[in-house]
Amino acid sequence: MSFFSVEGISLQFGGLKAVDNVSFDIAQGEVFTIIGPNGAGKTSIFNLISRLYDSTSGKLVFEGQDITQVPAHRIARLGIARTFQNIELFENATMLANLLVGRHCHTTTNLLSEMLFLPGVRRAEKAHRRKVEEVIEFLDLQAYRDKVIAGLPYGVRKVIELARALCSEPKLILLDEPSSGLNVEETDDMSYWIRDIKTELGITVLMVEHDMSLVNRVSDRVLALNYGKVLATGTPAEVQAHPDVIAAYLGA
Ligand SMILES: Nc1ncnc2c1ncn2[C@@H]1O[C@H](COP(=O)(O)OP(=O)(O)OP(=O)(O)O)[C@@H](O)[C@H]1O
Repeated sequence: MSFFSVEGISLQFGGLKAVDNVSFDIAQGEVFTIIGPNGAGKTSIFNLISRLYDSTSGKLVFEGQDITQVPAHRIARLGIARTFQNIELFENATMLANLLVGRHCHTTTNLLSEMLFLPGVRRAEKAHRRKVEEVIEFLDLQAYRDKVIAGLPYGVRKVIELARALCSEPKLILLDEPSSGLNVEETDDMSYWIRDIKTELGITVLMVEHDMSLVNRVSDRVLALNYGKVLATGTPAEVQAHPDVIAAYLGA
């Protein structure tokens, strides 16, 4: 059984096939990266996996479970988290509040017990706080705990979004262009975080990325996409040497 498999998924917007019969498998513990020119369908694949979109056809299987019809709000509970190309945080809340939102999928208490602040609620809150503090330490975010997101630099907000995804304790994390908007030094830091997520936390990473130096540094395997179709899958070197990939990037 593979850890995660995408079996012939397609997505159509009117007459446009944004994703066209795409298949791939991801092994547990690898960093798997989707590359491709603008408009190739990369984000659409992420939106299909996180169930923001329904596929026109095909199947998604996560740890042996068919998740093709699982509603978006249950995906995080299964152990799949994601970040967005354009950071999506609560701008007027503190980092800590944003990270606690990342624990939402683990909330098992009900409204009444929360209103009465029963012992179970207090225990759960402590456990959430402990997990959040672990992530803060892991990503070295201590300085920003009580800072409001809106006042923080873009590069820091990008790491906080990663932190929020980690707070849900995912088995699979989807990173949509983790380097976009970052400078060279911040991109270097991001590559270390991604490697640590894999090696220290044992979390499988599925990533969309344009920066080929980051792709080469962190990816075990790469899939190249163009016009919604798979051009090649393999090691970063194999994929970049593939004639169809070279042609797609040169616009031939
Ligand atoms: N909501 C939508 N409605 C109609 N067309 C869409 C929609 N979202 C994406 N598309 C189209 O689907 C195709 C794939 O888009 P997608 O955003 O998945 O590509 P991408 O590879 O992520 O691009 P980029 O690298 O620019 O982010 C594009 O032609 C895009 O214009």
